[in-house]
Amino acid sequence: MDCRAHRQTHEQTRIKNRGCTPSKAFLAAAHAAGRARQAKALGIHADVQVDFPEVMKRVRSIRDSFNQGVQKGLHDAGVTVVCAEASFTGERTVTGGDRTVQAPLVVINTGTSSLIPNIPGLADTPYLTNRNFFDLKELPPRLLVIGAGYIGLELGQGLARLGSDTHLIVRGDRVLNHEEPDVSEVLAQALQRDGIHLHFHVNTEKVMHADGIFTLNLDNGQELQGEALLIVVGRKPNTQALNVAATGVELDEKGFVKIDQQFRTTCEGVYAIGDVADQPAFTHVSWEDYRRLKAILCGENRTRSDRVLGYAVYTEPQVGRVGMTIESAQKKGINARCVTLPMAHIARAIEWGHDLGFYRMVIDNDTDKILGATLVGYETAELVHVFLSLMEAGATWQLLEQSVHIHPTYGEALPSLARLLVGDEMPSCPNM
Ligand SMILES: Cc1cc2nc3c(=O)[nH]c(=O)nc-3n(C[C@H](O)[C@H](O)[C@H](O)COP(=O)(O)OP(=O)(O)OC[C@H]3O[C@@H](n4cnc5c(N)ncnc54)[C@H](O)[C@@H]3O)c2cc1C
Ligand SMILES: NC(=O)c1ccc[n+]([C@@H]2O[C@H](COP(=O)([O-])OP(=O)(O)OC[C@H]3O[C@@H](n4cnc5c(N)ncnc54)[C@H](O)[C@@H]3O)[C@@H](O)[C@H]2O)c1
Repeated sequence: MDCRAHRQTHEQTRIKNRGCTPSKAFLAAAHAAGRARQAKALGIHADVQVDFPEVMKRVRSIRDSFNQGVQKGLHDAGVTVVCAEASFTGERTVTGGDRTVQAPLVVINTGTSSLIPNIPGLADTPYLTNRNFFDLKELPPRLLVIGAGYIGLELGQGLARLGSDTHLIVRGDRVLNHEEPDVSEVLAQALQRDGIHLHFHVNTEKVMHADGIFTLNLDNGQELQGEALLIVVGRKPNTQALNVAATGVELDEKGFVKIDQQFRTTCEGVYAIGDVADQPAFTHVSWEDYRRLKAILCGENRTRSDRVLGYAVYTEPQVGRVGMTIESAQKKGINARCVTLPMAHIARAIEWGHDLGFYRMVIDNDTDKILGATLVGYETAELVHVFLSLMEAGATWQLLEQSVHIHPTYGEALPSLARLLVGDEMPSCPNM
């Protein structure tokens, strides 16, 4: 039996997806509104009317149709789905609701949930997380967001583009602090263009909620108010309810399930995959963990590390990332260097009026192999796959340098980026 699919669908029959699918359907509407407004730079003046209930109805209907598709697939495959919170009650023995199952093979794949900061007053308020965000029926006129990582930026920019007056509370000195500093700078500029207020170097000291209004007291003396408060300060593993000690599974100091290179936990026959095992927290990683574990269990010699992983942030502009940054490569002692091509040197970007962003590639000077890429710009979540495939194939940067890409495209800028390594000048548009 496919244990992973069994568990995941059991939850989905009871609750809804709260991550990629609804957020990306939601952002489709938000970015349509944002692009329509930004078209004024092209001489197009659109009067944008947002029907928020209709936007969210569509989001929920896409989410429901995805859920139904998964449920049908499991039903057709003869999988029994148990809708209950599961916990271990013995070695490789799981109890959920009124069912107890003992199996030679158990896969833990329980993901993460929102981390809730310990801010006085917060716990008693109807704040939003990704759990209830997609159930919103009305557009909050004012939105307060605590946390400026992946979720804060995507959902914060999304609601701002749909019309909420949005404040982003940033603890440190930059948004998206897991990325390179110039990525953060571009994103901050983009968010400000959308009218988002960024508050850097601040902490929230107190939260109050009265008459439908949240009031935040910041440690710089400022007070902010809004009809909605979104808490997005990171994730914690869903291991509290699991009682993994009953099966001899160890957790790390943050509560994630400890695994080895083959997804084995500390209990024989029990494996863990996805976010709960502290794998990079992305859906494609969780799915690939599952495929990989299946291959390992069928006797293939695979590990959880022998793969190139990419990801994207679906703000506008997007961030498409794969492999190492120059900093991470140098920290590993690799003789690495990087080249960067700003948007202003890309003909397609000028034609389309996209001025924010850059393309960057990191290479190994000793082997000429491509080590990583950071692409910030229009739909770079798509374009970054060029690097992903080159890296998966173990290609050198010269292969990209010699490639002839179609003019005028964003893709055409990738060989131009590689040609910076042979001393070519920055392309001066429009003659790339
Ligand atoms: C708002 C948001 C947007 C995101 N956008 C993207 C994106 O665009 N692209 C991307 O790649 N990733 C995205 N992610 C991350 C992605 O959703 C996760 O990395 C991915 O879902 C992890 O998959 P998983 O299988 O490990 O766990 P999950 O998808 O979290 O599934 C775990 C399931 O186990 C259930 N569960 C937990 N405990 C128990 C228990 N004791 N018994 C039974 N069931 C239990 C949970 O309820 C849940 O249904 C996003 C996340 C969020 C929150
Ligand atoms: N496009 C995607 O693939 C996508 C989208 C959303 C989420 N995700 C996944 O979900 C994970 C979780 O996302 P996230 O945004 O919750 O976490 P995150 O770690 O990306 O961001 C959390 C941010 O909150 C800040 N923070 C922490 N405590 C704070 C506090 N008390 N006050 C103010 N700020 C505080 C952190 O410094 C950080 O910048 C991501 O790591 C990512 O892997 C992926």
